Amino acid sequence: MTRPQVAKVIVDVPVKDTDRPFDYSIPESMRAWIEVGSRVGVPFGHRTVQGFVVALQEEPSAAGIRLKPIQEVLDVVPPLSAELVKLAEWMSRKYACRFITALQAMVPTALKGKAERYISLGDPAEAEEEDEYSGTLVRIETKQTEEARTIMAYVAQKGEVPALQLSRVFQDSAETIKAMLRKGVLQENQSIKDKLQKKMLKAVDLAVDANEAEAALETFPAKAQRQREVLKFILEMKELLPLPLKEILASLQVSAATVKGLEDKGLIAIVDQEVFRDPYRGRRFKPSAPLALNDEQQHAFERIRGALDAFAHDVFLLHGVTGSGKTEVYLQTIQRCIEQGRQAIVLVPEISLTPQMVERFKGRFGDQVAVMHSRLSGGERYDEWRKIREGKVKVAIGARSAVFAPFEHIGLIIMDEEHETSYKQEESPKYHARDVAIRRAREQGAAVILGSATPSLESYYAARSQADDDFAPMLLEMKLRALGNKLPSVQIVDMREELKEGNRSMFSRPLHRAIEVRLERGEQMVLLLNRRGYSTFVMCRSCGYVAGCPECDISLTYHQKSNNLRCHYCGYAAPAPSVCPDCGSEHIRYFGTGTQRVEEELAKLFPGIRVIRMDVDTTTEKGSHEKLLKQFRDKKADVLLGTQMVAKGLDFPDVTLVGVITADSALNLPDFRAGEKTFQLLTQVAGRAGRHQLPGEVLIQSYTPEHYSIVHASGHDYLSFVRDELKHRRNLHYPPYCRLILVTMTHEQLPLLVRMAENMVTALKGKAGQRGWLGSLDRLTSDAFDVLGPVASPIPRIKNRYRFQCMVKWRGNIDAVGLVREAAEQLEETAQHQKLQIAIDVDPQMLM
Ligand SMILES: Nc1ncnc2c1ncn2[C@@H]1O[C@H](COP(=O)(O)OP(=O)(O)OP(=O)(O)O)[C@@H](O)[C@H]1O
Ligand SMILES: [Zn+2]
Ligand SMILES: [Zn+2]
Repeated sequence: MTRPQVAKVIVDVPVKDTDRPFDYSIPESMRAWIEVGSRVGVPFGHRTVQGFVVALQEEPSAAGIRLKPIQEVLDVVPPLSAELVKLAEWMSRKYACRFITALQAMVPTALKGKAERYISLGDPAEAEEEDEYSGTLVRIETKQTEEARTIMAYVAQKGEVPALQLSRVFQDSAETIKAMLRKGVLQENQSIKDKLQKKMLKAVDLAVDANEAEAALETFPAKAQRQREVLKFILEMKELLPLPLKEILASLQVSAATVKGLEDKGLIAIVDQEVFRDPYRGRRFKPSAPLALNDEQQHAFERIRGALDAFAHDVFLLHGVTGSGKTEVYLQTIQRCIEQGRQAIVLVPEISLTPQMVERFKGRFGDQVAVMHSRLSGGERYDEWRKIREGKVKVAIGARSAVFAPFEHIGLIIMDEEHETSYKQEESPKYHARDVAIRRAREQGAAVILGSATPSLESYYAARSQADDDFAPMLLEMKLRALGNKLPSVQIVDMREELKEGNRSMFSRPLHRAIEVRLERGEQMVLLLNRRGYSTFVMCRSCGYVAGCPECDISLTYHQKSNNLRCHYCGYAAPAPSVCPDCGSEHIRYFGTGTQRVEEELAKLFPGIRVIRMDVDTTTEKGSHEKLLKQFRDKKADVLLGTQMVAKGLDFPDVTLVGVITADSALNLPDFRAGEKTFQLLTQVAGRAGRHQLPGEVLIQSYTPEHYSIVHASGHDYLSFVRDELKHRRNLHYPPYCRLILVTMTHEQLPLLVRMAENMVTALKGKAGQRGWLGSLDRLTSDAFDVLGPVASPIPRIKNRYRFQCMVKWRGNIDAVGLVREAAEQLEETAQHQKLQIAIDVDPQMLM
């Protein structure tokens, strides 16, 4: 067999001219190891850089060319498959990003560094399993060849062999080693260092009981203020003890010596805490059997099963009201997919936010499920990824990037809560997991389910109009709740009236009363603070001074735990002032309705009320989210208070009241989706009430109760909302009536930036004109292209760089992305020495 001699490699060098494959020759000794998707080290200029093989060629393109040779192969088993490489290429075109950036996005972080990996003998139990495709005992056969026995003996004797060493020693046995790894006879591990060290972590616990520690707080000398702060913090977090030491150091920005000082005083103990590699190991999940489907579920299930059985690439939009039992439909279709010998990917908005979801899948499919959790350590994530690649699991659940799960026979991709904006990545590659899922499914002949109680307008419109060849999902509706109960009644409370009547509290009288009633009855409540658009900033009440970041045009956010001010964009931090830096007044304080303030207010109004607060501050630690939810489920609290994260996917039987503190805080953001997001959030949170036996009640407090988003959310009326919202979108030329490309340009010098931004717009219009695309969007013709701007971005300066943007609106069968990319590259060429940066965001979700 002749093996390819030339590899086309995409190198990891961040210069524009490198965004194309370079040819390298493959040394004889490496030929068996290199495949499309291999990661290699290649000479580039005067150094060695990393790259990915994206194609192989028998011989050099032209005779007589001397190619530089590949220097090393970095993995025994290529981290990417040919299918993923192709997908990355598609992404780079679709999202105008570099090919290498798209490739890197698919590889687990653990594989990116130079960390060495080791090979040891696989778990014998796993290695004996039957191969399900051929039905034979392939793994055992593999063991029986002479070659395999020699390799096993070698590995057994050494215990663990560096992967690359093994590949050098058994240079000619590439196929066998790769087969042995696939079959689990051998296994690849992260570095030994990772395995040994990651297991222990320093954590802090109280050494005395909490009362004693409280008492000690009083007696701290003035010079031990930092220690006092630390102890106070530990006491505040006592439910979560032991706390990782690192986290205390990071949140309070204190030194380890400070914490050590407390240990010397005998108040706390620094202990070694074990960290599990498999975060779910040892956890038992209640096994669940398939439920008998109701009519609506059955209908949806049958349609999807039909697609699976036909191996058809069909996309379904499963629009089911909150509590309609979408999850059960997912579970049973996955079951079908597994029976076919295929694999399934389940995407959820942010895995750490839905521990209940993980439980449902683990309960049904047990060890066949891999969880790709953003809070896992690099090593843990690598373990899960490897289980997928090696076919040890059949289902992968994870957030956005799980769409790249390295399965080879995908039958089904499910995207739950498909309307969530977190499916769009905000850094390059700025991809949307929905588009990538559909593309991948198409290539593999897999079905796709997009599920939501509040589908994004784009998806819903595409399903209704069936106008787009690439994206025309079939609509499946579930209008009733699975357990037969009604959607909760929703009441809107006009907060302006409350103010007129002299109620200045953040709780209206109806909400106040409703909380009282629940406390009397011993029922549970969820309170939502819509914090989008809010921040806790510091303002002087005497002169109006607002503390802002010196490098970004944005106000600083107050962090109570560390009593400092921080910039969300650049990380700048400063101590919170006690007097106004402008006028010297002492009336300077932090503003904004943070969850902490709601918590304080609750404690004041309802003495003895038990509140679990869930927000970014209380959920930084791994597993804390899960812990808090469990406490709530175990009835350790009356109220679950939180931001957006309490709105999604939770299913608690005894929640009978949902209160929204302020519904409209996000309506005024400069974002054409503000109405849609508000509607979705309110509908989702209202869906948390009365899901089981007890009826639910929802109170929404608002300063603009007549807004259609709020009115329709209160009526659970998705269709009316869509009708009104589509009218707006059509009038203002926004998606789904056109598509957007946001081009943001940044530079340190404002006048130069403005000139460049103007050049950009001129170039875009010129190019579009030449192609005959330029036309008003008003005419609802198929092809249209228009450019708005340039204007200063909503955040006009970040890290001392000014920001200008222009917005392309387009429609039809034209390569708008290619045109924008072309214009940007030309401008960058002329402006390279001037340090202009251009970011292209295709189908942007954030317009800031
Ligand atoms: N066929 C069924 N028979 C009995 N109970 C069911 C059935 N289907 C679903 N359920 C139950 O109904 C409840 C709601 O289902 P589920 O949480 O899946 O709804 P959902 O559509 O995902 O809602 P949301 O969008 O609010 O997350 C769950 O407690 C679930 O166990
Ligand atoms: Zn002042
Ligand atoms: Zn800043």
